[in-house]
Amino acid sequence: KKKKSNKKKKLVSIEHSYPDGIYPEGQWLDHPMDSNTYRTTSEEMRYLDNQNMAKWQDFRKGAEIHRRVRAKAKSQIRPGMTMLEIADIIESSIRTYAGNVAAKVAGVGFPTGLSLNHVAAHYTPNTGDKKVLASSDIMKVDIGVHVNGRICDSAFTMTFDETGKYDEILAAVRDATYTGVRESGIDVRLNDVGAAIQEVMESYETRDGTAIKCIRNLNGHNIGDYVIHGGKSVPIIANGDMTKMEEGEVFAIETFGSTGQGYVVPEGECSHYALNAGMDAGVKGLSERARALFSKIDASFGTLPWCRRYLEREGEEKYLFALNQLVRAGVVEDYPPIVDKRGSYTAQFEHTIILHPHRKEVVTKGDDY
Ligand SMILES: O=S(=O)(c1cccs1)N(Cc1ccc(F)cc1)Cc1ncn[nH]1
Ligand SMILES: [Mn+2]
Ligand SMILES: [Mn+2]
Ligand SMILES: [Mn+2]
Repeated sequence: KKKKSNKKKKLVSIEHSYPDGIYPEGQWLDHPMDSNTYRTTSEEMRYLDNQNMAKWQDFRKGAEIHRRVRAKAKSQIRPGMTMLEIADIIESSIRTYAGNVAAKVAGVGFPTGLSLNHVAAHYTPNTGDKKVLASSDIMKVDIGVHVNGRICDSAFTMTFDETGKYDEILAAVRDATYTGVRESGIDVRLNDVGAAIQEVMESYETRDGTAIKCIRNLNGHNIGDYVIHGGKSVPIIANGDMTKMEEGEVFAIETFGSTGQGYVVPEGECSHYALNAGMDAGVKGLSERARALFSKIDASFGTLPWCRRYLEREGEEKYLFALNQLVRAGVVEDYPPIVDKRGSYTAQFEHTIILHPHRKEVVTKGDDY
């Protein structure tokens, strides 16, 4: 009888599974605004879409990596692990599946979000962080994978509590995000997506009767090449923004539920940063150290978001003073952890969708969420 190999499956680049470079498509949905389905059946629109096939293959490759990495994360992450161990499990598997190429070519799309409890987003451990995951924690795992700057931004929420305390907020946020995905489409107004999300989220309450609120100052966003936030924000409440979603745009649809105020403020040590596009001139009057750090960041990441650990991985040391100069000059944007009130807890689900001319593709869709 063949000895059951209990060896963990060796990770290899996913190119081995797709030698022809054709990656699995996401979930296809019709655009909501096209009542007479003129888009869906249009030969011309499908032809148009084929012009960007290399770009869509990059997104689909990133999405397949994302699905495999989050499955591994769910199977390996346990209370008692340090946040640094958890981040390393996720990031080393992204890099391996992406083929261990330079950070700017393919791999980690932005810092691995591991925000806990009342912290809603933008927490990842810095070097020296001793924090340990507890069985009572509710953790937003927000994973970024990019291939040639095409960024897949998708997140889910992990809990370990077995009393069912978090069941309602998890159901509410999953339902709200799916609603946002369904309501999105070409010619849809951002306000209307927000209104639909808000209605669903606020129809839930926890088992002890606490209302579940949308975090009204958090949003989804469009995504550009190497740019995680393309300038359009998708609200999760009705906010009167009549801007429309447009053909060919890529959106991260994310919703956040909270038992707190439903409003977040920046708090604590920052880990997440990104170069602001077009700010090269801003470094002129700065110190030699700041200018050197700017060049290293630009060479390593371009405008992709990064965190202190990735900067250290690229060989930088004793950079903090120069980094703070770049932030003060507006050359580097800081994204500190954003928190609701102490004692509350928050949940998130997020998918990346592509507004093809003929149909909408939920490219990060998996059988998990
Ligand atoms: O909150 S955001 O800054 C934003 C939302 C709307 C307009 S800008 N942000 C973009 C971002 C910023 C820094 C990162 F390292 C990664 C992403 C949303 C987000 N964070 C995580 N996943 N998605
Ligand atoms: Mn995200
Ligand atoms: Mn996002
Ligand atoms: Mn700032």
